[in-house]
Amino acid sequence: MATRVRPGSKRCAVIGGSGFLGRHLVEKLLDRGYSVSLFDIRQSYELPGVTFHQGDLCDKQALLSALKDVSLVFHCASPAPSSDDRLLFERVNIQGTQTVIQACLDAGVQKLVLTSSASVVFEGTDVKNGKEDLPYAKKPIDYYTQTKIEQEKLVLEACNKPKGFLTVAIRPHGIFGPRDPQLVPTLVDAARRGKMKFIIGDGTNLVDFTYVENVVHGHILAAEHLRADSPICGKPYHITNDEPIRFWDFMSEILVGLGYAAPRFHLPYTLVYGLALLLWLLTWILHPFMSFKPTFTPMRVALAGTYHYYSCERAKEHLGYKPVVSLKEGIARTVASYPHLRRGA
Ligand SMILES: NC(=O)C1=CN([C@@H]2O[C@H](COP(=O)(O)OP(=O)(O)OC[C@H]3O[C@@H](n4cnc5c(N)ncnc54)[C@H](OP(=O)(O)O)[C@@H]3O)[C@@H](O)[C@H]2O)C=CC1
Ligand SMILES: CC(C)=CCC[C@@H](C)[C@H]1CC[C@H]2C3=C(CC[C@]12C)[C@@]1(C)CCC(=O)C[C@@H]1CC3
Repeated sequence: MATRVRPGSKRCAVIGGSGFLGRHLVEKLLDRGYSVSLFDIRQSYELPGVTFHQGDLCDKQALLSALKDVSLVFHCASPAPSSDDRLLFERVNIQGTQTVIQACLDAGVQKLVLTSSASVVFEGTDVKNGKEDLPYAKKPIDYYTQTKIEQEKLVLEACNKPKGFLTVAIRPHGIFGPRDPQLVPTLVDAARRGKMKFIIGDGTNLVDFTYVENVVHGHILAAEHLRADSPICGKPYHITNDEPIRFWDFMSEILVGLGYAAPRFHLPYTLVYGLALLLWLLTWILHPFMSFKPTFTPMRVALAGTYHYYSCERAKEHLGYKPVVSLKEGIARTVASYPHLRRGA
């Protein structure tokens, strides 16, 4: 039987703490007086107040040493969506999350905050002001999303007040900010290869992009509101910037900020989606002989050509959430943080 860690203890663990979101979360937790046990498959930095544990989250023994004396766990580890590796997603996001839950129960952890994704309800067609009561996608757009759905269900169903184990899921969308290895680098790489001249569709589709510090703020609010008498136990919460923007305006602001031209010419959505599907099929057929990663995957085209923005009213009401950094400021800070990706650098 696990010994319960003293409630209110300011020692927490961040699984996936070496990653983009994880590191921003760790830094904010330290600012707020927490000490952090960081668990990740790789180490990317060192900080006073952080104890690093290297391991795979599918390994319960390795997790248990990181969860010693910890009352609160943030789980924000996942393979990158671009890996498109079904077996890896299933192993880490599904079986690995079961292992995380079991390790938390064995170690006497009281609160588990999962980083889920608003994409768990996205099927490649428009979502406008989507609320948390939308059903999970029946046809998720990729393996990443499919396993994020299973992962969220596992964590929310594990919430057990009599056992003193409380869980909550944060669903961010389109996280961006300094040190993001995905959005800005992919965009700049495409621009440098002359692939960012075109707007997919009519360019009016609104989307959420969420500055990383707002996502961190949502996670910490959720952790601090997670008590047996609170309505948030076992529930998911959208966390966004609450400022939907046209997908192509956002991309253009980043590109122009870094010295590249904004996309100008329009291409029909269905044509580009069809071509992306064909290319995906070709790479799948040819993958035993050659490895090739297309920039315009069906998932990216669907995200670039449809509406997908979400209501964060529930987070405002239950968590007192309000974005702490505006979209304009978030874009300016992000652009300033990538001097090495500027045109000509
Ligand atoms: N970025 C976004 O726009 C969004 C992200 N999310 C979610 O937010 C979370 C964080 O994403 P983000 O910071 O962008 O991702 P990152 O890839 O930057 O961070 C994830 C971290 O988890 C590590 N990791 C992967 N597999 C394992 C494993 N088996 N055991 C231990 N650690 C592992 C990664 O290591 P390595 O790099 O070596 O794989 C990495 O350090 C994820 O759960 C993601 O699904 C949700 C919505 C939007
Ligand atoms: C069309 C094109 C080449 C755009 C370049 C930017 C893209 C790499 C990003 C635009 C929207 C982003 C996004 C994610 C990853 C990066 C983008 C596709 C996620 C899939 C990351 C993980 C999630 O949970 C959902 C995100 C939605 C938005």
